[in-house]
Amino acid sequence: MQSADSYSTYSYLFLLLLPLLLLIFLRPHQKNRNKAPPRLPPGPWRLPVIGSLHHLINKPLAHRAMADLACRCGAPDVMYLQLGEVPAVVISSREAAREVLKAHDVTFASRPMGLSMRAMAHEGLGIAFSPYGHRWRQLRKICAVELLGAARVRSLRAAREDEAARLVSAFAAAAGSSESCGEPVNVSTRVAAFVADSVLRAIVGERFRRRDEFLEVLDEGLRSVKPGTSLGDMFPSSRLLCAISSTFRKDREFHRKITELVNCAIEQHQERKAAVAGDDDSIGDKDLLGVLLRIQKEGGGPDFHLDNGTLKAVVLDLFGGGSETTGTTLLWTMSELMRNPAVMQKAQAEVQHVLQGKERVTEDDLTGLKFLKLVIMETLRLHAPTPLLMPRECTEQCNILGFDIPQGALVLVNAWSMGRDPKYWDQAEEFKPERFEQVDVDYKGTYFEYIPFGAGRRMCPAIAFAEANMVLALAALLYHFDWQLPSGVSPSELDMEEDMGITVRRKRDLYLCPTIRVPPHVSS
Ligand code: HEM
Repeated sequence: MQSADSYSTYSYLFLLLLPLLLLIFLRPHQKNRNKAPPRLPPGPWRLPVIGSLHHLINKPLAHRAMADLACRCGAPDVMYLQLGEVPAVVISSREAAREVLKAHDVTFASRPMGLSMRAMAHEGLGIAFSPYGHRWRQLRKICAVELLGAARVRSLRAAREDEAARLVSAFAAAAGSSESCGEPVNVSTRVAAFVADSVLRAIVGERFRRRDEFLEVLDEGLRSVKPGTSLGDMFPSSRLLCAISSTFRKDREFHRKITELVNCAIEQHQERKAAVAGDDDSIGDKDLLGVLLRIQKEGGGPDFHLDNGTLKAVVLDLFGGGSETTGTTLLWTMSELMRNPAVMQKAQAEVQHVLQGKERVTEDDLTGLKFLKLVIMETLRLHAPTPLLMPRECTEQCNILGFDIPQGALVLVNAWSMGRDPKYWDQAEEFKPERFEQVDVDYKGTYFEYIPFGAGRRMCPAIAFAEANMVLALAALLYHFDWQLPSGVSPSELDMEEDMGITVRRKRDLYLCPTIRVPPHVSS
């Protein structure tokens, strides 16, 4: 009896405590259930393991493929993709770009350090790949104040003008007379050589003796290196995939070769300095390597030492970042001008008017070339050389226009699709430089529908440097020559196919027939 009683007492107690027990046991579970799952941005359907990769396979022009996907899956602002193991978001509207690059700038101020980025940066991290923080801030300051600021760009003017004159001579040697149109000339190789010489001269202080090799390595690298697209980038936890990734090996090989050339550039600079000035440091500040070596000697900055690995990585950023972007833009500009003869005529008329019979184009003449600058702006709208900017990383979960962006997500901003979005631009696909006369827009990172140089803390620090080279070269080409397409090619048929590597450049070289309009000055 007693035991039956106690049984019923225990049962009674148990029944009484049951709700409490349930509450205790289920609470953590309940808590998880109450927590709303993250509201990811819309995106295309995903498969197990590979996520969204099947939507991008066989679509090498990622900026176009992503714009198309964003449109098809109803993600006009932010799209979610799962690239293997890596969460990624693609930003395609001005509003979303403003949120990422301005309102939450710090959260998105780092670059993802995937497998290929590590391969490209193995000697040490320069400006472009450094994680956001004290080290990057010190490097950026050096870049903005010492290397690429307006005063420094001005101080490199003589070398630029000399290289522009050589570019003109190279075309003049191959040009036809005013009576007969000459043979088609490879504009791509000559423009690439001009930009490389101008940038390398700014860095080394004189023409780099291994310039041809530099151009070869750069060309080969730009065709084969596609950062962020190796299997190892998409499945970072798989050692096997990382080990067998051929893209990774190519990235590494490219990096090895280009680093060897950087070492050679530093040696050449040191030899020259020793020959010209012995130990006199003042000569150093005439070129970018000299500036960097002086800063290294002075110690770097607060809590920061510019060690050799970092110095080389910075030179590499200038080496690689400087030439390809500028050259690509110049070639797209010439291509668009050939496809739009009325615009070419207007730009040439302005150049002829401003230069008025001079023998040589100098930078004194460039301030008056307002329309020419709009031509370059319009080219950058349609052909941003880095159409997805440079990748950013979301360093803590963040809400963008009502969507949760997971921590660690790769963030790509589609500057190319915004540049062509009819929401922002009338006749968006047309090449009409005049549009910038009517709208108050520039590319300094405040008009988020137009950001070929990026925006926010990590935007390109070299706008002045790039502009100086582009405007000078273009003015010289339009002043000294008339340009025709090879016979049988009409403007609308000009090949404009793109090739994606580190930049989006012309797939095939541009061939044009120059005839001399104003004979260039030949120095005795
Ligand atoms: C038409 C010419 C150029 C274009 C369109 C261009 C575009 C860009 C873009 C889109 C970025 C990434 C911005 C972002 O993440 O928001 C960038 C970064 C960078 N660019 Fe340029 N660039 C050009 C020329 C140059 C030149 C001539 C140099 C050097 C001589 C250069 C050096 C750099 C560096 C060092 C960074 C990394 C900045 C950082 O991460 O803090 N760029 N550029």
